[in-house]
Amino acid sequence: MATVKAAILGFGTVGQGIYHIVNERKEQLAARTGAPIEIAAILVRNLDKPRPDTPGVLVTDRFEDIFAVPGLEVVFEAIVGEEPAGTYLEQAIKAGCHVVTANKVMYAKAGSSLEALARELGTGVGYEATVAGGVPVIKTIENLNLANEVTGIQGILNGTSNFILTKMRKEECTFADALKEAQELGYAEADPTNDVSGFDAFCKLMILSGLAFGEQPEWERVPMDGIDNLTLDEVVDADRQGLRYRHIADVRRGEDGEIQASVGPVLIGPDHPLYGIDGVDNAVAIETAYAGTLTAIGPGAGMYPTATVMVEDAAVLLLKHPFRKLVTE
Ligand SMILES: NC(=O)C1=CN([C@@H]2O[C@H](COP(=O)(O)OP(=O)(O)OC[C@H]3O[C@@H](n4cnc5c(N)ncnc54)[C@H](OP(=O)(O)O)[C@@H]3O)[C@@H](O)[C@H]2O)C=CC1
Ligand SMILES: N[C@@H](CC=O)C(=O)O
Repeated sequence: MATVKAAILGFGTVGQGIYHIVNERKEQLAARTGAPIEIAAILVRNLDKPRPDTPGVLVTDRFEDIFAVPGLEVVFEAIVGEEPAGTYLEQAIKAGCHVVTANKVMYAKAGSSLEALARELGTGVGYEATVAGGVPVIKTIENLNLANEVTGIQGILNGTSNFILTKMRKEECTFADALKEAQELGYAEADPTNDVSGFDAFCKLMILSGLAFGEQPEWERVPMDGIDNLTLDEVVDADRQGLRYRHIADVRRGEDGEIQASVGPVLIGPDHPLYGIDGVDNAVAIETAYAGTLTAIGPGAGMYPTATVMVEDAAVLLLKHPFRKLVTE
């Protein structure tokens, strides 16, 4: 049977989720897109790490091996950091592949050039998973900007920070214990600095700004703070007064036409729309010209919520672009 050949770059929390969903949903994907997707190759950094079995799949630590797969059509990217991820995706697009990524640190910087390259070469880029995990905020904003207009976005964009703040408030758990649990659950990055310093939410906000307003503010001018300076006493005291700390990212075009953005913890009361968002959930409130404020809420991190939107992205790209490389064995 003819199949769409795909590769996964990175086989940690997200990469493994993609592998499971593509296999568990093989028939459904084939029925919807016209051909089954087959994971043909997986790129990792350390071949000696114990991993789940992936029978018949090439597992390699050499990026060149990925392109040796005949008829490779989709590259899922779930590795960490700006490079080599950006270069890998550029090469994948140049090789005629659709690319789907969850890597917001890379995409906040390289997204617009990757999209331009893909447009020029007739392939597609999917990046729903770069912002708010399983919450379909990218598709929503893309659609809204066709006829409506997004005027502002405010949200909780880091699942780990929200999870930690919730555990501190509800269980009087220490920051360190809550972070450890977020790592065990696959929410936090392997190096959680970006989660707790605010940089992860910042990168997501920059991606949203580019999508909603066609530009990002100058990065150095955006005030950015994380939850790493909040103490357990501050969180618990606030709760006793009926207030909650939320890590909030906000972007909008100011009256002077400039993009205004900020990222940091904010103390809010029960009348604030983000007051009730607990645990690993993210919430994105999108202010629009014609439909008021639309708020999407759901899991902002984790294996399956993230992987499922990546597989959806791939299916959408395969539907949009006629199959060019179906491989029959
Ligand atoms: N976890 C989550 O909930 C979410 C994560 N993301 C993003 O998805 C990406 C993956 O996250 P996650 O799965 O949690 O991360 P993990 O740390 O669990 O996995 C990362 C994987 O990438 C591999 N890797 C890292 N660097 C390289 C490299 N240079 N070459 C080849 N392989 C490499 C690692 O290999 P090895 O195993 O050999 O070390 C590992 O398999 C990140 O960009 C993250 O920000 C986005 C949304 C949610
Ligand atoms: N570490 C991130 C994962 C998803 O982007 C988070 O906690 O939000």
